[in-house]
Amino acid sequence: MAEPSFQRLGTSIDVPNVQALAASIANPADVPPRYVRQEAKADPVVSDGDSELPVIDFSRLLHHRFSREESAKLHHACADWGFFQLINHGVPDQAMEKIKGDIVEFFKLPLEEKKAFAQLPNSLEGYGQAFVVSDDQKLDWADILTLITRPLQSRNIDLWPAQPLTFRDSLSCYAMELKSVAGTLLEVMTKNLGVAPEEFSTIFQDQTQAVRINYYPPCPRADEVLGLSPHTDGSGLTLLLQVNDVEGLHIRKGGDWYPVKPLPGALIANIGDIIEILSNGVYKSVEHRAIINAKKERHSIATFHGPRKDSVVGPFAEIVKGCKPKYMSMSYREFRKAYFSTKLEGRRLIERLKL
Ligand SMILES: O=C(O)CCC(=O)C(=O)O
Ligand SMILES: [Fe+2]
Repeated sequence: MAEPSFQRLGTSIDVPNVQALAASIANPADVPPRYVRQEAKADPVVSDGDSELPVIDFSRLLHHRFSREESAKLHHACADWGFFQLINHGVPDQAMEKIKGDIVEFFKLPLEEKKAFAQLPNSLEGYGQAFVVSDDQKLDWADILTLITRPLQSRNIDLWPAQPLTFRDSLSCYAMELKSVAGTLLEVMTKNLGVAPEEFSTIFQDQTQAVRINYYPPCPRADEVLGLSPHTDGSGLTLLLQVNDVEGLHIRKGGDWYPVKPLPGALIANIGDIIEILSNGVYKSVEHRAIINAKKERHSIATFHGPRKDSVVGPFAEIVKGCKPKYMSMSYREFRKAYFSTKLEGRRLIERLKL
C-alpha cells in the first residue's frame, strides 16, 4: 500500500526558556499571551472518585498462579482506558531515586550550563522546548530534555548532561530497568491479543526507547496555561514516573479530563499510537495533557518504548484475519517523521492513518 506523504519538520521558531521566563515573572499579567489559553480553564475535569484508573500488579503478571487473572485485567485496562497504574514493577527504588535526584539537580543548574546540552537545530533531542513552526501556535509552559536511550548505537551521548556527575549512569540504569518492564508488558499484551510470540519478537526485539524529561515551573496563571498540550504518544508503550508528589497529568475520558493521582512508587503506563495500530484499534492510544501548579514546580520522566527501527507498523495479520484492517501500514521510520509533522499541525497522525 502506498504510504501517505507528509510534510517534513519545518524550521523551528525560537521559543523562550520557560524556567527563565517563570523566574522573571512577578505578576499574572506578565505571562505572555502566547501561553494563555481560554480552553485550559473551560474544559471540564471529572471530579474525584467518579471512576478509578486500573491498577496492574506487575508481580502477579509474572506469578503463574495469578497471571491469568492479572493478564485479563491488563487487557481491559488497555482496551477501556489506554492507561493504568503499574505497581510492584520491580524497578529498584534506588534506580528511581537516583534518576529523580539527578534530574532535579540538572534543572537547578544555571541556564548556560544546561544549554551545553541544547537541542540541535530542527531536532527534538537534547534540552529545549517543544517544537513550534508558526507564530500563532500556543506554547507549552515547560522545558524538556529528550534523549534517545535505545538502540545503544543511537545514543547521542554529547547531549546527555555531564552534570550532575552521576546523571549518565543513573539514566542508563533507569532506562535498562524500564526496557525490561516494558518488554514483559508488551509480550503479555501481544499474547492477550491472540498474536503469536514470533510476531512480537519481529517488532519489539531490539526495541527503540527514548526518554523525555519534562520540567514544569510554577505559573501565576496556572489555570490558563498548559504544561503539555493535549496529545497522544507516538510510542508503543509509555511508562511515566512523576518525580515529586505534585500532580498534573490529565487523561481524556469521554469528553472530560480525568486527573491522575499516582500511587506511591507506581509507574503510569499508557498505550501509544503504535499499539493502537498493531492491535487494530482494540487497545486505545488516549489523549492526555499536563497542567501547571501555581506555586510548585513539577518534573516527570516519560519513557517511550517503540518497535525496532526497521519494522513495518500495521495491524497484526492474526488480528485482521477475520476482519478488515482499520489502519494503513507504514515503515516505523516514516511513521516517526509523520507523527511529528502532524502533531505540529495540531492533528493526530493516527486519525490520518485510519482506513
Ligand atoms: O508530565 C506528564 O504528566 C505527562 C508527560 C507526557 O505525556 C509526555 O511526556 O508525553
Ligand atoms: Fe504523553
